[in-house]
Formats: sequence, C-alpha cells, structure tokens
Amino acid sequence: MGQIVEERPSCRSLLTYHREALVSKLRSVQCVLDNLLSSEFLCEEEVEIVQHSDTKPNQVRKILELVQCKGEQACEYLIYIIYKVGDAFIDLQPWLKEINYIPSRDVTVLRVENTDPISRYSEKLRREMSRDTSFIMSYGQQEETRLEDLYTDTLMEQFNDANESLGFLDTLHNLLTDHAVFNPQGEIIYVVGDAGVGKSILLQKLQNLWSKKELDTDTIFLFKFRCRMFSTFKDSEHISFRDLLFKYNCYPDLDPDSEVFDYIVRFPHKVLFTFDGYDEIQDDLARYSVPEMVSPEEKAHPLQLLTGLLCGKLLHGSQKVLTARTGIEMQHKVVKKKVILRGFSPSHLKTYIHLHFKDQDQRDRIEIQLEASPHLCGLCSTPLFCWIVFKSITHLHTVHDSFELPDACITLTDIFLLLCEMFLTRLAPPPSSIQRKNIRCAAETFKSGLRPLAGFAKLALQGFERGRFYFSQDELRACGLTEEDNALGFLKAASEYETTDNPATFEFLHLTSYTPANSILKFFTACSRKKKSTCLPCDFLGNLSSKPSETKVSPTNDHLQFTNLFLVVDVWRYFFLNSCSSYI
Ligand SMILES: Nc1ncnc2c1ncn2[C@@H]1O[C@H](COP(=O)(O)OP(=O)(O)OP(=O)(O)O)[C@@H](O)[C@H]1O
Repeated sequence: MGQIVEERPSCRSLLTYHREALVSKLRSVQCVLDNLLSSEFLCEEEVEIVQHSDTKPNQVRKILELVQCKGEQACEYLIYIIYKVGDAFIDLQPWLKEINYIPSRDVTVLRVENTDPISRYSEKLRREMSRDTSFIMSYGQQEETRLEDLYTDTLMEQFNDANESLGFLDTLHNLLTDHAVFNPQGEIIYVVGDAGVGKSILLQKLQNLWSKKELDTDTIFLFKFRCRMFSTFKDSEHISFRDLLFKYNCYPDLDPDSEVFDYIVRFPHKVLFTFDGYDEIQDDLARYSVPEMVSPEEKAHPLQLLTGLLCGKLLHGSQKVLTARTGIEMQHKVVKKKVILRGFSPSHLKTYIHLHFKDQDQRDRIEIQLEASPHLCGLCSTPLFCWIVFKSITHLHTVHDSFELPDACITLTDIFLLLCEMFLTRLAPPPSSIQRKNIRCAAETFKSGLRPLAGFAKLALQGFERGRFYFSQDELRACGLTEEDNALGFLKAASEYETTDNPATFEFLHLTSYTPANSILKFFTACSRKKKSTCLPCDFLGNLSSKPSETKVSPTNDHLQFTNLFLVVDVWRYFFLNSCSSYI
C-alpha cells in the first residue's frame, strides 16, 4: 500500500488563509519593509506605495498583496521575518505554532535584520546599561574601578513570609527565578540588608548581567531608579508614566508610532524594574499611602506612580527588585520573594582581598592583620567597612613611615576616624624634600582639620533638622565650608538632583540613619558614657562606640543601636555639639 505523504500547504496559501489574523496582528510594518527591500523582494517604489497606505492594516494588506504576487519564496520570506524577529511580532508567535512553521533550508540562508523599534530600544537600553554599570564609583566619587575587577559575591539568604530561612541563593544569576518564591501573586523581589552591605552594588551587578544577557530572565526592558529621585519632585509636579520611564532611563529612537510604550503597556511581564533605597523615601511615601488608581496615560506625582507600580496597580505583571535597609517591612501581599544580604563570608573576604590588593606583600600583610584581629575581620564582612579599612590602611601606609592598626579591639568609630584622618591628610602640606613621608600624628591631623570638621558637623546637624541630606553650594558656604573642603571627600556630588536653578548639589558620603533628629538625640542621651571627654575629639568619639554591654538602651532600638555603632553623619553632629565649641 502506498504511503500517504501529508502535503504541507504552500506559504502563499497560508497567507491567503490567515489573512485576517495577519492584518490585525502584524505590527512592526517597517521592519518587514526594511527586510523585503534589502533582500530585493520589493523595490523602493513598492515600499513607498505601502507606506502611502493610510492605516497599518491597509499597509499590511498591501504587503500581502505584493509578496503574493512575487511568488512562493517571497511569501515564505515574509513568514520567516515574523519567525526570526520574535520580540517584534510577539502577537503572531502563537500563529506560527498553529501553522507548525519550520523554516526551509532555502529561506534560512537569507538575512533578516531586526529594525523593529522594540528590539532597537531593548538593545539601546542594554548598551546604555552596560556603559552605566561597568564601573564602581568609589564612595568619595574620586576613583572608578571596573565592576568585574572588584565585584565579589556576598551571602544572599532567602526567607519566606514567616521569616524562616530558605537557604542561600547560590548565584545572583538566579535572583529572578521562581526558586524560593513564597507568594506567586506578589511582584516584588525584596532585597534587604544593613547599611553598606552592598545592596546598590548588587543591583548594579544585576543590571550589568542583564545588559550582557547573562541573567536568567526573558525581560527585554530594564528600568532602573533610585528611590530618592521620586521625592525630589514638588507636590504639584505631575508627570506621565511614559516620561518617568524614558526621561530617567533613555528614549526610544525612530519610534513615530509610539510602539515601544504600547508594547510595554501590553506586555508588562517583559519589563523589569530595579528600585534602590526604599528606606530613603519612607516619610514621603506616607503622603501617597492610599494607592490611588494611576493609569499609564494620565499624569500623576512620581511617588504615586511608584506606589502604583509597587502594589501592582500600574503595569501589573512587571517584575521588580526593590532594596531597602534592614528594619523596613513591606506588606507580604506585594512581596514575592525576600532576600537578606549578609555581606562577605570568610572566603568572599579572601577573594575581595585578592581583587583589592594587586601586590602580594600587601595581600599577605592585610591577611595577617585580619587573622590577628577577629573583631576587624567581623567588621570587614560588611563590604563598605571592608573598603574603608582597606583604603584607609593603604593610604595611611603611603603617608606615614610606620602605620599599624591599634592592637586593641577596633570599633566602627575607629574605622570612621581612620577614614576622616585619611581625608584630612589631604589638607597637609606636601612633605619637605628631606622627609620621605608625612610625620604628622593623628591628633595633629585632626586639630588642623578642625575648621572643615566643624563646618561638616554644622551641615549634618542642619540635615537632621530639615530631614534632607542634599545641600546647595550656598548652604555649604553658610556653614563655613569652601570649595576646597568639598574635595576632601566627606561630601559627594549629587548630580542627579540638579536643576538649572540649583547647579551644584552635594550629599554626605554616607548616611547612617533617616531617623528624625529628636529620636536620635534622645537615644544618644540614653547611652552611657564611661570616660569623660578628654582634649582630643577622637577620644571623645571613641567613647560613643561602646560595646553593646556597656550601653544601656532599649533592646528594641536595634536601628538606633546600629546608628550608634555606625557613626558618620552622627560623628559630625556630635562632634560639633559637644567638642568643637571648646576649640573655636
Ligand atoms: N559585592 C561587592 N563587591 C565589592 N565591593 C562591594 C560589594 N558590595 C559593596 N561593596 C563596597 O561597599 C560600598 C557600599 O556598597 P553599597 O553602596 O552597595 O551599600 P548599600 O547596602 O547600598 O548601602 P546603603 O544602605 O548605605 O545605601 C561600595 O561602594 C563598594 O565599595
């Protein structure tokens, strides 16, 4: 008996049979025309005829008519374009499955170029993201290091809604996967951790992986935001969702029909957002806590748009990674997965030492110092402290002939004093020709830096009182700070908040706490101080860093306790209030 071979329908007849579906679903007409032209199935004149048709469906009708006249190969090539540029013709992918399309060998030799605005925009975002995330800007914004030269994995512990550990995430590549999802209806991957544990760097690495297509995700757009940006708008300032996305990331090119934005609204699951520093806008968000309905079309205050996005009322289905400092809780219903950053493990720390110090002697020296001081080693599990320790030690080694870390237990305050000392050595005159290195002792360095220190203290106090930690040049001047003082490193430029009226804005290198000034003042009053302040400010500051057992404060005040341990801005305020006056 002869075998019945099922004959495949010709591509020409497929186009006729499914004409209606094609006319309604084929969107990226320009991409089709570009390819039909470059493969010489259509000539310039025919392309112009198509473009002159008044509506998109009519353009598609014309294309179908023309390719069907050109024959079977042209028809197959049209289907092949739809197959090859999947992102642009996402609506027609089910149709390809339905007709069980498999490209013939003849057609696969033909080139298809993706000139679709959606794919172009995705590529543009990836390009810009790669450029913006390839370098780690040092805390003082004085130097940049390639991300790949310094990034070290940190411990990422996953939790469920009952705060039970679900184990550690093995690699950042899998952060967006379904593993450890405890609430599939939630849309937020919530990443929390203490100050300086590496939340922003983790997002930067994530963005960088996405830009290189190395992240396990099928999202084609990534929009990154720093939460603080949302509260820089006046109450009356309303913007559209489209502007929020494009103005603060990048605009699509050659997209006259707004296909990119339409695509984002139609396929939210193709969009990934990263929001850094949710803790920084807590107070401002309270004003928009009742999530008013926001639409992609209407203008709203940016905080309203953010709230809408986070609770899934705007662009429902999009993916979001949100970071916040420990202590900020999110409603479980909006969180899909929770990750707590735990900093460097001992083996991560070894890797970081390797990356940080190029010189083997330096590596050995630092490893010996860390081994000899478990306390210091513990501090260094927080990447920021680790960076400060390594930078300060390196710098102080270069300016002093012999510099050793104190043998006794090292506190965070000591670490920040090291950092201050490092900054203040920039004020020192260069060593004379007979001195190889600077011979100033730490006390002299602090004394000579008293004026700028007092100025920064005043500024920090004002920040606390106003609840705002970015400052204009005028505010700096009013505190007695000069432009040269800005270069010391205590402040960094906050260019993202600049407006034309306000050409230079600065913020502190690091903020410990956003807690209102009065609660911090009360907390510090409650701290017991054993020693009396002596003549040196650093002795005075040393007293603040009492070990927990020495500090009689409310045990529930973890956040403030941490603030006490982690003095940066607070150092200046305290220093200013209690010490400086006796020097001036
Ligand atoms: N994974 C890492 N690899 C190498 N260095 C890191 C890493 N994470 C953090 N650092 C270092 O620590 C510094 C602080 O990190 P980051 O700004 O990410 O902390 P954070 O948790 O976002 O702090 P904050 O809560 O204050 O915003 C970085 O500038 C970098 O020098």
